[in-house]
Amino acid sequence: MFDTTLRDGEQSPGFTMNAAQKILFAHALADLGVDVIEAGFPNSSPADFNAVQTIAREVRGASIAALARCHPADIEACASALQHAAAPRIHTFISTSPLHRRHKLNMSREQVIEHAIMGVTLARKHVDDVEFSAEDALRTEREFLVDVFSAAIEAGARTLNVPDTVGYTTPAEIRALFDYLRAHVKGAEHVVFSAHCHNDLGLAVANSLAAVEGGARQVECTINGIGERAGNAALEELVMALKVRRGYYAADTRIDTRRLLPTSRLLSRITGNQVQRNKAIVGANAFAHESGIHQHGMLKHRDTYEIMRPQDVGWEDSQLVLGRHSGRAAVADRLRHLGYVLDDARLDQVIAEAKALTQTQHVISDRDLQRLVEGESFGPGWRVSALSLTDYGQRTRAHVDLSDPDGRHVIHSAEGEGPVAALFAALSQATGVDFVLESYEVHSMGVGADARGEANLSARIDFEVMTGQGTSRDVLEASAIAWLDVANRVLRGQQAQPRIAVGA
Ligand SMILES: CC(=O)SCCNC(=O)CCNC(=O)[C@H](O)C(C)(C)COP(=O)(O)OP(=O)(O)OC[C@H]1O[C@@H](n2cnc3c(N)ncnc32)[C@H](O)[C@@H]1OP(=O)(O)O
Ligand SMILES: CC(C)C(=O)C(=O)O
Ligand SMILES: [Mg+2]
Repeated sequence: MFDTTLRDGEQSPGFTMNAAQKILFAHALADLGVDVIEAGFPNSSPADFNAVQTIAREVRGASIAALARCHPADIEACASALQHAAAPRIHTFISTSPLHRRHKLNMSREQVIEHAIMGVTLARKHVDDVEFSAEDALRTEREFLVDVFSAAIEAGARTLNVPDTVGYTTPAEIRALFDYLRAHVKGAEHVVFSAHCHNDLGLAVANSLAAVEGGARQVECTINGIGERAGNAALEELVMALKVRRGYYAADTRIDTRRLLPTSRLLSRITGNQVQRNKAIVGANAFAHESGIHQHGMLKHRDTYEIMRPQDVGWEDSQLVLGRHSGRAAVADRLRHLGYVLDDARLDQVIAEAKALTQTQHVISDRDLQRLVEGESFGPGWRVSALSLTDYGQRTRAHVDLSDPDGRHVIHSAEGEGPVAALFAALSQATGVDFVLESYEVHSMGVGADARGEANLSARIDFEVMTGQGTSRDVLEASAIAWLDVANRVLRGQQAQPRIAVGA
């Protein structure tokens, strides 16, 4: 597993990291058990040089690679930055496709080969472990690729990387290319072939796995699939595909899969980019089930709807979320866990009331169920009457005017770094409710001046994830409504609750 989160991932818009963040994440990658960490492109900036240098000095347990064009200054910068690495690798590349040769490099085939030989030879003067990449390999003439790779091996490359730079290939095509290269490149038996797939057509993981079938023994990938444009192959997906389908692929990794979720979360925190709910392995829904038929199956035997154990990738457990699509089996099971054994008629009634509740909230919590069974009413909760913000340079003060569940006015103000932090601090202090946000997103609904803002946030309280939603013309008011949506449910007495026990 060659991880390029800190190079291909970091070079894409919205994912830039400072040196301290890169170093922190490099340690996390080593703990995860990747074989190679591509730490950066030292000649691109002094900051990247320093980050690569510190990672090379500090991080052990993985080879540390740095990227260079087939250009002496780039290669010298790599050598210098990697000087203190226990296992340094210089990764040098040049484009080989006719498009790139003509329009980007303005080089003939012969000149590309000369540059490749120069780059690899110079890199080998500094380190033993040299990787050569043929950029845009999947749009390169096959016989020319054979010539370039054969020359790179002769010059001393140990790893030959075949990048699908623009995410253009298909699984069958890349597999056939790997078969062809391994059969025709001179010295192929002495090197490791590597795949580096981009996700422009959503095929990066499928193509990388097909390359493994074609004999690739290194895959280049990133945590959460970040990378240029639509990203690179996602490490967590590749690793789990190889593990779950171990009998099918003749390959495995030494990744500590239980660290996949924490590593993904660390990257989200560092870069400020959450993964989407339905992201494989690490998305919030990856092991969550709401629909009745699936919940019924899970309760009978978890393999009916899960192909891996959530604990194996770092989750605490699966989640059976009660909502509009849930059925009798899941509600009855949850009630049993809460200590209620209801006769059929009463169960039907509670299910009907729970479904009615989903017209105003997405998820039915244990506390909601308890209140339905015990016949308590759902009060109005806290409401926003007015809010305003005052900026003081870096800090903002939020003033909130709320009505409490008994209809009394509560006025409060608090400071924070920016309007959202100040607003949430004021709401927390006014209501006495505190929780850590897992995600917070604001979207525009509709277009133009009439558009309304919709805020969605989720908070984890003990093992329960609560989601809140608010809409308003004013996105901050929408955010306040969403925050109070969660707070009202917390205040209705939702506390730590047992996770659902699912079938064996
Ligand atoms: C597919 C990939 O992910 S490739 C890696 C992408 N990563 C980066 O680009 C890292 C950040 N880049 C940078 O900081 C800068 O682009 C630098 C320092 C690398 C180069 O900066 P500059 O010298 O200003 O060049 P600029 O970026 O404008 O153009 C790239 C030059 O490299 C040449 N080049 C591109 N790839 C290669 C290569 N593999 N080998 C040799 N030359 C190359 C181009 O032809 C162009 O040359 P020209 O200036 O003579 O026309
Ligand atoms: C530098 C190479 C390996 C690359 O990132 C690509 O071609 O996508
Ligand atoms: Mg790339």
